Formats: sequence, C-alpha cells, structure tokens
Amino acid sequence: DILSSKAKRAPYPPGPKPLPLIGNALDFPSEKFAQTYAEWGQKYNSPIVHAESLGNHVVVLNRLEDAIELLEQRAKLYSDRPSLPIFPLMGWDFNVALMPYGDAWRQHRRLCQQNFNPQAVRKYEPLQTEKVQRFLRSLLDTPEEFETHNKIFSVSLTTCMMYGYDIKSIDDRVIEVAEEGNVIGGRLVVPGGSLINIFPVLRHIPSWFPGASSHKAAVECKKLTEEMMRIPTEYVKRSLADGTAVPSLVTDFYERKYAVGASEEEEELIKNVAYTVYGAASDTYNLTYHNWQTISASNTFICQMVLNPDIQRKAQAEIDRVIGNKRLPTLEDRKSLPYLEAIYREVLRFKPPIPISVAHAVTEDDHYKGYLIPKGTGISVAWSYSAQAMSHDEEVYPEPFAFKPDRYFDANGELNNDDRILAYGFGRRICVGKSVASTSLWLQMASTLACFTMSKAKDADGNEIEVDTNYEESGLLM
Ligand code: HEM
Repeated sequence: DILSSKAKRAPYPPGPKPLPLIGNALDFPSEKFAQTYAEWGQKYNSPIVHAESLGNHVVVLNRLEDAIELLEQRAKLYSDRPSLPIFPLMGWDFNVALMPYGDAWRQHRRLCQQNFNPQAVRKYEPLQTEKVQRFLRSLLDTPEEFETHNKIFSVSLTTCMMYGYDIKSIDDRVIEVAEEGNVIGGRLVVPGGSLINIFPVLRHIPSWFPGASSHKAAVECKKLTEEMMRIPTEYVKRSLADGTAVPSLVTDFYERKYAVGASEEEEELIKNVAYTVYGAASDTYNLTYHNWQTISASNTFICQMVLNPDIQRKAQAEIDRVIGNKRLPTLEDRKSLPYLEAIYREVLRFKPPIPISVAHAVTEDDHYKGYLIPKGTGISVAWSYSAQAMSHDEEVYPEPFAFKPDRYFDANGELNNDDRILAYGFGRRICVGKSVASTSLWLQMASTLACFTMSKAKDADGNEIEVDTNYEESGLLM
C-alpha cells in the first residue's frame, strides 16, 4: 500500500538528486544562498526547485508569479514559519518574525500594524529627522566612517522609537550584546549548525554534558538575549522614575500601566514587539537585525551614487529644482521627487537586503503545477543573482545587473506603477515595518543627496581608489 501510494504521489519540484539516508544534506549551501538556489533553477530548468534532508523539505521560488500564487493567493496554507527545535533554548521564541502562524502571532502582528502602518509612522518623522541630521553632521566630520554612521543612525532610531533610549556610540552595550548574541545564534540556526535541529530529542541533554557544544552555545545566546532585553527595559523604568522619560512604544505602555494598570499579557506583547524590532532575529536560518536590512540598503545607495555620478547629479538637480537649497527635504516632498523615488526602488531591487527573504512554511500538503509541496516545507524565494530570480528577472527588468532608476519611468516620463518592493516579502508575513523602513531610508537618501556629493576616496597620491563592488550575501544578509 505504501509503495503504491508513493508510486501515485505527485513528484516534488525538480532539484539536486538526493543521496540515500542523508538526502540533499550535502547540497544545501552554507553561504551565497540566493546564488545557489538560482543556479539550481537554471540547472534543473525550473523556476521552482526542491531539496530535502532528513524529512526537512525546502522549496525555492525563483519567479514572482509563483510567489504571488502560493504566498498570497494561498496564504492560508503558506503563512507559517519553519520552526527549529533550538529556538526556545536560545531564548528566541519571543520573536514575531519567527512565531508560528497562529493566535499568538496574530496578536503580535496586530500590535505591530497599529504602530507601523503608514499613518501611524508619521509620528516618527521628528525623530527620523533628528537622527538624519546627526547622520549628516557625522558624515561631514568623518566621511570615511560612513558605515559606522549608518549603523548608529539605524540602531539609535530604533532604540529611540521603542524605548526612548539613545545610542551615541558604536560601543554601546546594547549594540554589543545584540551583536554577540547574533553571532552565536547565527551559527546555530544555519542548516547543519546544530544536531538538535535534526534530532530534537537532544535538547533534553543538559548543557554540561560532554560534547553538548551547541547546547552550551544556545545557553550563552539565551544569556545575551536576556541581557539585550533587560538593558533597555530597565532604562525605561529608570527614566520614568526620575522624570527623564521620552515618548516611545515601551515608555508609553509603562506610563499607562502605572496610571491605569495593564495585564501581564499586554506587557509581554509590547516587550516582544519592541525586542523584535530592536534586536531580534528576523529569519529562521540567520540572524539579521531589522536594522541591518536598512543599513544594507543605505550602504547600497551610497555605493551606487559613488559609481554612478550622472544618476547622483540628476537626483541632486531634482532636489535643487523642487526644494531649493534653503532647507532639507521632508517626507512631504516625497511625492514631488519622482527620480529619487525611482532610486529608492532601484536600490532595493538591485541588492535586496535579504536575498532569499524569510522562509514561509506550509501547514498542509499542497499541489502546484503538478508538483507535491509537502506539509512542513520551508518556502523561500530568491531575489537575486540570476536572470531567473525575481528582482533580476530579465523579462521584467531588462539589463537586471545595471543600476538604472530610469527603468521606473514610462514612455511619457511619468513614474510607472511598479511600486511593489519585492524585498519586503509576501502575503500575511510581509514586512510589517516597511513603512518605517521606507520613510527612514528615503529621508536619509534625500538629505544626503541634498548636502553631499558622494565620490571615490583618494589615496595618498591623490588617485581615486576603486570601489570593491563585489559585496554579496553574508549569512542571509546582503
Ligand atoms: C530595508 C529594510 C527592511 C527590509 C528589506 C525588510 C524585509 C523583510 C522581509 C523580507 C520580511 C519577511 C517577509 C515574508 O515573510 O514574506 C520581513 C519581516 C518582518 N519585518 Fe522587515 N524589513 C526591513 C525593515 C524592517 C523594520 C525597520 C522593521 C520594524 C520597524 C521590520 C519589522 C519586521 C517584522 C516584525 C517582520 C516579521 C513579520 C511576520 O513574520 O509577521 N522590518 N522584513
């Protein structure tokens, strides 16, 4: 019976040939995920590819139409996240981005939407403006440290929005603990990173047991995660007690709690959302702060402005024409600056910050285009690195590897309606912070262009230093 039902079963999508027992364990990439998945797509001549190891199925979608059909039209089945048995040991089960599809996730997501919808994020504009201005001043003082300034801009904006806690230096303990936790955690959650993910029963072995190395690392990660959560929360309580508190998501909650009371459940919800946004893991196989995605995008912006002086000049001319030179751009100006809008779209298309997005998981067996997609499958999408992958699909974006904001204008010179930023994902799990990300990035890009010209650095002899454009995925982050 088993044999005959297997014989009748629809095939999995094409992919590398599995070996006996271990399946495709040796085929799974440990780096350059999007590139490898896109190469599989070409090799097996299919935009949908599949691999499997020890019962863990992975399906990668390289084409937009399939992502829309599965992750959006069939969202009811495709909105879960793959779960790793090691998460609770690491203290990461608070993370909204990793939560299984269900009531707890729904409650957290609702709270995120209340705070980060396009209307609600307007309250952050004064803070975004203040942080952008600090970024500009730092850039003026030490332009060669633009990456550090970028990092401080993004992290301090987030900790201020969540806790009213400002970070002025890169050595702040809040950044250190989150980074240390990320490094350790990042190693545990990549495929093959821990045997506990393959044999969940091993999680019951105590961490002192000889050989329980990933267990020890998970305990260390949990300690750092708890410290990462403790520092800003204590800061909020202290600042409320001494009257120095400034409005933020968590401060406002505690003020309300002290005034009229609040349930423990509500407190947990607020804390989880704030931790997720400020320093949590954003995907299942690698730790990337939401901050890092914004940092990755603004570094791509600076790099492309340096490499494309004509594009930079055209954007500056637009700003000069529309705004003049007596003030900095504000979000009000956004609709009057179509060329800058096209640059924003192109930055996120050209180097999507998470080139294989965050995997969704399937809750029931499904069939698609004659293939079986079994329950529990992690569904990923690949954006980059091949003519087949979504944001580099030659049929949609001719010359996909060229940085060309002009591609977003129609024959009449009007901005076209291709305003769906694929880099923010799909369906019910689409990035819930995209309005924050979009406004922060836009304001940073517009203000930088209004004040500076970005060009190649020079060596001691005054010769231009070529830019190394060969930056790629590091972990899952560009
Ligand atoms: C350029 C910056 C950013 C990019 C490219 C980005 C991208 C993404 C992607 C691809 C996902 C997964 C979507 C999916 O599963 O289909 C995601 C999820 C998420 N993002 Fe972002 N993100 C960015 C910034 C932010 C910011 C600033 C915040 C917070 C204010 C944020 C909060 C979240 C949360 C909470 C989730 C989990 C949603 C869920 O699982 O329901 N992101 N993001």
